[in-house]
Amino acid sequence: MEDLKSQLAQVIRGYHQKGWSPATSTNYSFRLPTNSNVIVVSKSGIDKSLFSENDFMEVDMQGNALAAYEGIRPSAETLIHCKLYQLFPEMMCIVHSHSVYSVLQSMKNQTSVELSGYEVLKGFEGIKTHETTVQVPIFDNTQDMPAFANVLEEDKVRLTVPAFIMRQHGTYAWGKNLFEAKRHLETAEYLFEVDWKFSEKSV
Ligand SMILES: CSCCC(=O)C(=O)COP(=O)(O)O
Ligand SMILES: [Zn+2]
Repeated sequence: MEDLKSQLAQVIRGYHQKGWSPATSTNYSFRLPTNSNVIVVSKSGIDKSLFSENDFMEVDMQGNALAAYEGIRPSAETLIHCKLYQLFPEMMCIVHSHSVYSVLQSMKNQTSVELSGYEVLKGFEGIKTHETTVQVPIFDNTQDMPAFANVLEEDKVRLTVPAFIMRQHGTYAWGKNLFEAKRHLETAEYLFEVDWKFSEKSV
């Protein structure tokens, strides 16, 4: 587990360098390989440029802390992680970004981002050719995490790729391990950026 913490912490610091986690934003988690009912999630309010293996804590599948951590809370968005693990039981790792292009894409007054023809679509598990179209769903942002978790459950059918956008907020992506979750987030973010820049040029 210490290895996983340290690998994910390194990824988090790298994402901060990319500008994906300004102002303490974003959160991350993985499930214990030895007990998948235990979620190791980032603590709330941590500066991601300094994130270390000590900045995680353990919660159960309902988001309750498994030990007394005085004055320290799990991520405010922990219930999103809990719901995704519940909806996709094989998934073991979740990553989140607050990237500029995710937010820009979400402001088009659409309920999904349509991505078509890009080679990097193959970064999403199961996609074997660029000759395809995917819809990355956009859900309205809210501070009401139980309500948002319900939306995810009700709209599970829209989660056809392992990523979604929270409007004017950021991207969530997940995978069977850190490598896959990372690949999915990077796939989504790259595609949001290239698609946004192409649309800008063609208007
Ligand atoms: C200034 S960040 C606002 C909250 C947020 O969207 C986020 O990703 C970070 O919340 P956390 O409680 O995980 O620090
Ligand atoms: Zn967030």
